[in-house]
Amino acid sequence: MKITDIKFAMLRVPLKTPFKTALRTVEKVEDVIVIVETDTGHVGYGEAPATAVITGDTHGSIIEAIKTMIKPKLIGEDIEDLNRITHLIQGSIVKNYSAKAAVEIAVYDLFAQRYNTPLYKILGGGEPTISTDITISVDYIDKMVKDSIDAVNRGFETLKIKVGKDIGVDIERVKAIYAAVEGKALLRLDANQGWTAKEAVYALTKLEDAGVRLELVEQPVKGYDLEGMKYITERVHTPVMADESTFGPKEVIDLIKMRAADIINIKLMKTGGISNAIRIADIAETFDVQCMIGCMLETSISVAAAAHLAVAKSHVITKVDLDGPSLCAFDPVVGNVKFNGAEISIENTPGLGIKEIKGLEMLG
Ligand SMILES: C[C@H](N)C(=O)N[C@@H](CCC(=O)O)C(=O)O
Ligand SMILES: [Mg+2]
Repeated sequence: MKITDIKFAMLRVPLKTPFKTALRTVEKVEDVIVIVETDTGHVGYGEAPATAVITGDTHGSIIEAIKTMIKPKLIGEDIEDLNRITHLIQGSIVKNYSAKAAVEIAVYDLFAQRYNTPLYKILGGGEPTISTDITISVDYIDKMVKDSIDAVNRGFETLKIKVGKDIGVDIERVKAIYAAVEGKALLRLDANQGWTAKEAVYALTKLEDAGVRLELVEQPVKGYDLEGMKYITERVHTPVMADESTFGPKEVIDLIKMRAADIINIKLMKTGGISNAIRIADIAETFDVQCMIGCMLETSISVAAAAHLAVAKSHVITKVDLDGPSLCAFDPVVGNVKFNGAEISIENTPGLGIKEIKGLEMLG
C-alpha cells in the first residue's frame, strides 16, 4: 500500500455555543482535512485546527508545510514502513506540529486499515469505551453556573471550567459552580496561562481553604514559565497539569525532572501526531506521572484518533478531555468512534472507520 497523493479540504462546523477561554473566543470549528491516497484505493484521513494562539499554526501554514515539506517526502512510501514514515514526517520541518499531526493521523489510519483492524488495537488494544469531560466556557458567573448544571443534566460527570481572567471573579466563578454541582461532578480548572504564579497560589489556596475540592488545575501560568509552574506545584494541594508548557517528549522530560507539574496534557496537535504522543505516554509511565488526553477545537476525525490512543494507553492516560465533537452543533463524520455525551465508544472496523465526511470543501 503505497502513498500516491495527499489532498486537502476544509471542514467548517458551527459550535453549539461560543467557546471562550482566557486566550480567545471561537464560534465555529474550521479545520484543514488531509486526505492521504494510496495505490490500493485505501484512503486515510487527518485533521488540523489552526490554533494560532497556542501552537502558532494557521490554515495557510498547515497546508503549505504539508504541500511543500511533508508531502514530497512521503509520495511512494509504503504504509507498512510506519516508523520510517513518522520519522520522515517529524524530520521534514521544525515545529508545524498540527500539520505533522494531520498527516500522521491519516498514515496511522491507513496502517490500521492495512491490517484490517481498528487503530486502538494496532496501538496495543484496550477496553474501547472512555468517558470525557465537557468544557464550561469562561463567562458571567450565572451563565457558567447554568452551563455547568446543564452539562451535569446531560450526563457529564467531569467539568473543565475555563478561568484565567480576573482572579477575584475567577474565585467566585469556581465557588458558585462548586456549590451548584457538588457531589454530582468533578471540577477541573483550565486557566489557559491567564494567571501569574502568585495569583494562582492565592486563588487555589483560597479555594482549598473554602473547602472547594478540585481534581486539578491546568496551565495556570504562561507556557514558557516553568519556574512559575514549579512555584505553584510546590505550594498548593491541587494537582497542577501542564498543557501549553509541554509540546514534545523532550519538554515533558525536562518538566518532569524539574517537578514543575504533576500531570501532562497530551494533545496530538502539540506533539505532532501519534508517534510522539506514544513516546510521551511511555515517558510519563516510566516516571509514574499521569496524563490527560486533550484536544483543540477539532471534529471527530482527529479527536477519534486521540480516542483510539487513549484507549490503548489507558493505564497512563487516565484523564480525558476529548469534548471537541460534543461542542459542535452536529457531527459531520461517520466513523468508528461514537461521541454520545460523555461516553466515547469505538466500533470494531478498520482504522478510524471513516465512511463519510459531510460538508467537505475540497481545496485545489
Ligand atoms: C476543547 C478542549 N476542551 C480545550 O479546552 N482545549 C484547549 C483549548 C483549545 C482552543 O483554544 O482551541 C485547552 O486549553 O485545553
Ligand atoms: Mg488547556
